[in-house]
Amino acid sequence: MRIQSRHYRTIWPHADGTVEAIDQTLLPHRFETRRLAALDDAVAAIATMVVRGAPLIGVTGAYGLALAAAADPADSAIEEAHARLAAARPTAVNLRWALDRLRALLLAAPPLERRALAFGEAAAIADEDALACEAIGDQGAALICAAAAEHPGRPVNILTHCNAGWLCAVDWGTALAPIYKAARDGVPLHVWVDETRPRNQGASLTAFELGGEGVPHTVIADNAGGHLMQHGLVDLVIVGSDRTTRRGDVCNKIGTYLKALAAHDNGVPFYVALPSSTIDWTMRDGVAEIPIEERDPSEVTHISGRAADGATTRVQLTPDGSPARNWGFDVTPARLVGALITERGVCAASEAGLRQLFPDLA
Ligand SMILES: CSC[C@H]1O[C@H](OP(=O)(O)O)[C@H](O)[C@@H]1O
Repeated sequence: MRIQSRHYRTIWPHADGTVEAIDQTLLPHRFETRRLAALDDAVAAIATMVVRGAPLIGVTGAYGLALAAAADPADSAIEEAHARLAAARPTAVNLRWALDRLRALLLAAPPLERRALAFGEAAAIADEDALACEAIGDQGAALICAAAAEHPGRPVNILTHCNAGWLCAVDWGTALAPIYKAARDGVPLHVWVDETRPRNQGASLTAFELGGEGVPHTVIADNAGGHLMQHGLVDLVIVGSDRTTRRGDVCNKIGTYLKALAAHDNGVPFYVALPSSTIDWTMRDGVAEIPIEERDPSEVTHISGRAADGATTRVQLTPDGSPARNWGFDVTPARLVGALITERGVCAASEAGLRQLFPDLA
């Protein structure tokens, strides 16, 4: 997608064997990139959320394993790198999915061929992700067009949570891809952007993306969505997913479940957009089975932003000594999900719905 008229992906390899990625911890106030030259760099980039979003951490994990294989192609080094990368963030299944795919390929090949194979496969995963997200955009844009037809004469109001735009993937994104496609097709729309405490991916990243693409949007406090729905100001909700179980339970950024409850209570369609790499076919009950990442409490007790002098400043919100907890994700049960938007089509959030679209993967 575009930044100052130039097309960027979120991550790309260089001929010198390093990988470059947009540093998302600095957005929206500074656009900088970071070089990943070794396994340690990739692990740190994922853990500290320099790169984030389920599809993107999968691709970064794949490049991380490639960097490890370049340094040492032995089986033991690949296994160790796989374990370290997989542990960097536990909830989004794309990370393990990509790592498992690469490990299987590499361990079946002679060590001398592993470096080239690994970079090739990581690039293939990146390209597949960009294509899948663009297809999600086409599938989901049809839903937005349908909503526009129901409300002629005014923009379609869409609420989204966190950042499931092109920054969460390689390009296009998941939940925002249908919005970009519909906007480019001339559908009048407006996006309510949940700020998404505690890391504020909505206020910082989604607003940055939508502004860059010229999509009308308004940032709202996380707790405003229910109020807006009660007053008819939300036509549909689209969010992303970090792991979707085979029966359609959806794990996404903390706070998503509350939006789904409010949407259900107000008859607002609640859609989840995801590539098939986000489906965990081994799990059924998301609440019982999905590991929920708990991050450092300082992300709750402190907040960063741009001060009047332009410098990035971090301030404390809570009283000294108040304990805090920081769960990163929650699970929305399938019964609250109106439909899943995937690269192969839109389906019910159910095992039957997913199996029908993905008989080869189920
Ligand atoms: C499709 S993943 C986008 C997704 O990423 C978020 O998590 P994080 O910023 O912590 O990586 C969140 O769950 C979003 O919906």
